[in-house]
Amino acid sequence: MTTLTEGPLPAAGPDGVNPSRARPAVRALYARPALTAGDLSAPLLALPDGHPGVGSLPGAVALSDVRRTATRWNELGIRGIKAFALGHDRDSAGSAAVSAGNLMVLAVSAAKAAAPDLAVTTEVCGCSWTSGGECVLRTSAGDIDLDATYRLMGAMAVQHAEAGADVVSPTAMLDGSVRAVRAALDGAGLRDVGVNPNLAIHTTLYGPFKALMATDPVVGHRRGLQLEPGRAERDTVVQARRWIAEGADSLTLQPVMTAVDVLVRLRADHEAPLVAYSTSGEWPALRELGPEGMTEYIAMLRRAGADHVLTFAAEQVAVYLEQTRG
Ligand SMILES: NCc1[nH]cc(CCC(=O)O)c1CC(=O)O
Ligand SMILES: [Zn+2]
Repeated sequence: MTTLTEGPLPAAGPDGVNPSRARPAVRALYARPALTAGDLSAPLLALPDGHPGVGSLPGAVALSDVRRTATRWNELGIRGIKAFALGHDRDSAGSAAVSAGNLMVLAVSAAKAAAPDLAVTTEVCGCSWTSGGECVLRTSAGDIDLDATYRLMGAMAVQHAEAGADVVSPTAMLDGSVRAVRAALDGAGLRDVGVNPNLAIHTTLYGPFKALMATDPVVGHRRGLQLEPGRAERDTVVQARRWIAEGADSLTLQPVMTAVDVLVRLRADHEAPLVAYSTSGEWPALRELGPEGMTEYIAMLRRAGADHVLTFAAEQVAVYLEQTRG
């Protein structure tokens, strides 16, 4: 008796049958939509009106354009934005981060007013607001001032949530910061606001963001507060466990173009919603690929395990998906 493994391979059918037996109805039966606009969020980099950086990245918009931008994204089916604001009135304590009516608060309220259904996540970090461009606050001796940093992050989270943010995203990778932010939100009665900390790997792929938002530290670098790329596939999993233990509801991995292996490891280790952030330095490469190539890349991130993708390509991909919907 011949079995399939012993004998000659069965001949291909007349139309080269196999990729799932080629009948259109059957292909459609098993196909999964690789990507929809609802899988996407867009970064919103809020700048003061008249700032020369407006338009230098998709989503780098003047405050007076936030409403229009949020409306357009919402109409395209994009589900969320992550809001960052260009810092102003910087000082050593990062005080303007919690000043009434700062650029972040104005941007969040404008986005929410224009598109209440768009989920707004905000960056909670000191680097836009400290004179040294550091994510954390320091004592006069130069050590990280943990209590002051936790207090600042907690106060920022509450202020963003009161302006309408649905989720806040502590970015400094400082142990204890997620717990501090969760406690501050709960203390203010904001229990339904989520905490989505970053898992940030040290990379050159933050370059355009740092240049535009002036978040590069004036002295030194950010290495101690970001994961070392050479160990990222292990350290990210360890850090993710800590964030979840501290009360994180979901996680963001950044960047992803050079960390897809990490994304796969994280997915295998955690059930928490996982956002893949294709950061600013990925954008020039994606722009080269064009809308179809960008869409393939973003679809790959979903297959690799991301529940949601935050990307500067969100608008172009959403437009492409709308145009090619079959
Ligand atoms: N903590 C600040 C921050 N928040 C987001 C990014 C990068 C985002 C991007 O490149 O799109 C950075 C990088 C940094 O300043 O180190
Ligand atoms: Zn920062």
